[in-house]
Amino acid sequence: MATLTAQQLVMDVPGRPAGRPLDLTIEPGQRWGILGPNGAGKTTLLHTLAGLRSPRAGQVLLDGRALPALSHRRLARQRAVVFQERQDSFPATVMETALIGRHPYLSPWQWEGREDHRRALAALEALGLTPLRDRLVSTLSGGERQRVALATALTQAPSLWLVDEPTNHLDLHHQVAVMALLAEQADRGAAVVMCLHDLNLAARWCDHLLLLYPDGELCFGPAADMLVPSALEALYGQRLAVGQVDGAPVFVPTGGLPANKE
Ligand SMILES: Nc1ncnc2c1ncn2[C@@H]1O[C@H](COP(=O)(O)OP(=O)(O)OP(=O)(O)O)[C@@H](O)[C@H]1O
Repeated sequence: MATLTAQQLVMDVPGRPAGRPLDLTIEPGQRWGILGPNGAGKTTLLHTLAGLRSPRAGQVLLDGRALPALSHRRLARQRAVVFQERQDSFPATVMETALIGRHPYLSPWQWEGREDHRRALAALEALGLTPLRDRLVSTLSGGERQRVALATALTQAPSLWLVDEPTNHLDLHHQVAVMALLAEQADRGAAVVMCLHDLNLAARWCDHLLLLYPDGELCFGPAADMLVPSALEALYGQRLAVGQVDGAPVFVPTGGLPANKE
């Protein structure tokens, strides 16, 4: 279990004045979505929450302790970060890559054991990657690589998931499968935070949302309170038609500008 807290946090977006300080607690079992237009700072916020970027002010705490005070090993076990872009710096198979998720649990020079392999294989199976286990990652398609990154995080068994656009490159079937997998992780007690561009996935799969505006303004809360069409239209500068499918709101962009821009 992990609780992530942002205290008076001001992220450092280069060349931009400081936005409103963020005071936020992400509890075990919650599924948070970060929404906003391109360049609003979603990735910067996610990386700041992960401890990969220093904030301009304030701090981030994991279970009450400031991130810089935690050991690298503890952080590497507890929190997984799935990046939007990735580079393969050395040739590795899908299985070898998934096993990297076990490295925080091994001592230096220790080989992965039977249990590590079992976990990696289970993660590959969960992401539909078993047939690709011996392929070099560099030969995979964009969607396959995205699933390998998620499988590596799953192998890590983190209590905190920080995922940048989890459905990037994925077809509709795999989008739903990945969102269901993240929801299952939350049901098991993990805290999940994801940057999303797809409002409909956010509406269906997130229980909390943070809306990030390009000027650094933000608002957050339970998803039902945030999915207000006028607020979302202002966020994206885009007129939206709203419907309802299976009890979840559905947003469709229409041609027009939002009402406040006409
Ligand atoms: N190293 C950097 N140097 C200069 N500007 C940067 C740097 N990193 C990020 N930025 C700028 O900070 C702003 C926020 O970037 P960020 O990647 O957090 O946005 P985002 O909301 O995740 O965008 P997208 O939806 O396009 O992924 C952008 O305007 C970006 O160009």
